[in-house]
Amino acid sequence: MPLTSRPTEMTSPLLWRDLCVFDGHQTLPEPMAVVVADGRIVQLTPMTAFDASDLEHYQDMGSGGVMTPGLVDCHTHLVFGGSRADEYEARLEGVSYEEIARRGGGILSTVNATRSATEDELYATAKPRLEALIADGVTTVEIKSGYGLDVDNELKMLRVARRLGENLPVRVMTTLLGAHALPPEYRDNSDGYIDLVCDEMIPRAASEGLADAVDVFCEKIAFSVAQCERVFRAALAHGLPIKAHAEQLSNLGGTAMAAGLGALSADHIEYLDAHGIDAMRKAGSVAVILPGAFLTLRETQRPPIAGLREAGVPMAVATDANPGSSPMFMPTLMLNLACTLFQLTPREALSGMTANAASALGQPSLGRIQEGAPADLCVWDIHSPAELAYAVQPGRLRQRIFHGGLSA
Ligand SMILES: N=CN[C@@H](CCC(=O)O)C(=O)O
Ligand SMILES: [Zn+2]
Repeated sequence: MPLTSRPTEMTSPLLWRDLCVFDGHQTLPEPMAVVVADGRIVQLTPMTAFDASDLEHYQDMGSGGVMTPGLVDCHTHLVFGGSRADEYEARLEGVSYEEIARRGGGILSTVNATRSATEDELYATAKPRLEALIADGVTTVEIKSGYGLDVDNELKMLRVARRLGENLPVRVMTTLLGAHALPPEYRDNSDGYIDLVCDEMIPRAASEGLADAVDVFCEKIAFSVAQCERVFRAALAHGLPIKAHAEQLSNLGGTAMAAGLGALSADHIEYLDAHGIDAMRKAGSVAVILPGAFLTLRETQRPPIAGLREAGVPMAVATDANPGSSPMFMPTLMLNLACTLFQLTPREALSGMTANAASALGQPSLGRIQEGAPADLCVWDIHSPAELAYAVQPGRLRQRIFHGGLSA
């Protein structure tokens, strides 16, 4: 599928007819016409009420198929050096993810490879990963740092992420994840490393405009609730929204703390309890479900989907694309896994990769098909939106519209 680096220039409005439209929350009850102009959706009209002669001139983009918002992958670690295939093999032989981390492997092995890579090398290896997401319908992607773990290397990762967004037809939101793991230089001084994150990394990332949000890994093998709270307070003081990797491997209470500070999202949350769910509900935080990591780590504890649903906590679904716990670069596969492994409905899964994922990034105008919204759209060769989650089948993306222009 050819990709242009910039959306195709279009002067006349673009018209699609007879579409089944999933608007980010639900499938609209009747076939629709959609008109896009100047990068926005300007008309969303039932076919029964649509009259093309009202348009002075337009470009006919075809009819039939399913239109969804462009997919939003709200949790990735796409920029990294090296590979962790050896660790994958060790895990298959019975060594746990935590044990590998304690031995200095896992995230820290990617840190070594990322630190020794140049910006150009990181860009060159991340680009095909991002192109794979784009080819599967992604129009907005979040990319975290977290494999640099010192000021220069964390900022290097964020610069690579920004450059990807400048050169490829996709919106990139960047997240500083300095508090991802304890780097070897701070082995006996975890609080000292948190000082570095709060006093140097966050101020630099904020003043250089490199981060759109700040994330932490709140876990026994990473940082405590108190340490993560310090990071969040520093982020908020610099005007950056916050999100957390929390309750992935144990129930430490990081989600409730993050929600109490107004976190956009808490991610993973396999071990989330009723108190954490209630905190998310009160804060309006999004629960980001990451079935790729659950599958790859062969976890057994599932996120509390029924409790989240009952509480009305919005759920998002993302790839968590990374070299260790989720080497997966196919968003539509995650729709399937969210349903098959966690019993989300296909509608919930698709909302989770459109409207709710955009909310998890603090971008509520994205991931929705409504008049006035940015025209980031996908047209799929399928009969119903549920088919996107039902079948794991590349090649169904007929058209991908980024910022109002055809780019796939
Ligand atoms: N949980 C922590 N961080 C990443 C894993 C990163 C890695 O293993 O390299 C995640 O989202 O799964
Ligand atoms: Zn992650």
